[in-house]
Amino acid sequence: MSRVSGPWPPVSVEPPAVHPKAPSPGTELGVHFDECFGCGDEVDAGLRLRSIVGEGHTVLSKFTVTPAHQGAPGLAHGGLLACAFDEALGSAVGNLLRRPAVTGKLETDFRRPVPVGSTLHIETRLDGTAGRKIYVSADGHLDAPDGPVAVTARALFVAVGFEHFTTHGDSEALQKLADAREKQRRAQDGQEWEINP
Ligand SMILES: CCCCCCCC/C=C\CCCCCCCC(=O)SCCNC(=O)CCNC(=O)[C@H](O)C(C)(C)COP(=O)(O)OP(=O)(O)OC[C@H]1O[C@@H](n2cnc3c(N)ncnc32)[C@H](O)[C@@H]1OP(=O)(O)O
Repeated sequence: MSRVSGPWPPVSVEPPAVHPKAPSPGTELGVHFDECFGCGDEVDAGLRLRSIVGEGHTVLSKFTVTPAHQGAPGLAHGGLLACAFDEALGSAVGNLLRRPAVTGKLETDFRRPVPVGSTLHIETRLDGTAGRKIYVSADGHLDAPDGPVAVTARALFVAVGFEHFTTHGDSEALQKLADAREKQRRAQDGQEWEINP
């Protein structure tokens, strides 16, 4: 079987419509949900991926492999590496396009082993959109932003309505999350208190 996948994106696309309020290059992107396995602080064995916005519609993410992430002794599990890419790619879609979307397809190429203790530097690009389909790809460099490429990924995210999460997920927890975000947004805007709550 050939290592080379088909053309990317696989269909003709429009340039990504980056949201006018998307965070600017250099902005640190916070945890989107404390209990998220990819970025949350409340998941003991989670990946705790951290991201900042890069230049030219990119997101730069970092993830350090711990013993909790092993497959073979001393080496990262491939499925966990795929998870790190899902998070990094999803963060680029969510933060730059500000459109709710879910992963439809995720393809990973594992090119070099990733040892425990190493840090993967993931650079994600928005490649384009076709209707609800959002194409993104990423390279994961070992131990430095310009280190050897250990893993690459390509994904299709599909834009969904917010009801995707309320219908299929935990709507009460979502409401709490939305309230906390709104409070944070108001605090950032200097309007901590509602006049008419
Ligand atoms: C207001 C926002 C503000 C944001 C602020 C920033 C906050 C931070 C943001 C974010 C950080 C997030 C980081 C998290 C990252 C992790 C993400 C995940 O892991 S998501 C969980 C795993 N994924 C699922 O659970 C999906 C399960 N699948 C589904 O629900 C459906 O299959 C879905 C929605 C993907 C599609 O279903 P349909 O019925 O809505 O639509 P149909 O018509 O089937 O597909 C639409 C188009 O996409 C193509 N498509 C769909 N799946 C495909 C596939 N696997 N391969 C190829 N094409 C596919 C179809 O062929 C169709 O294309 P044609 O429009 O006809 O050209």
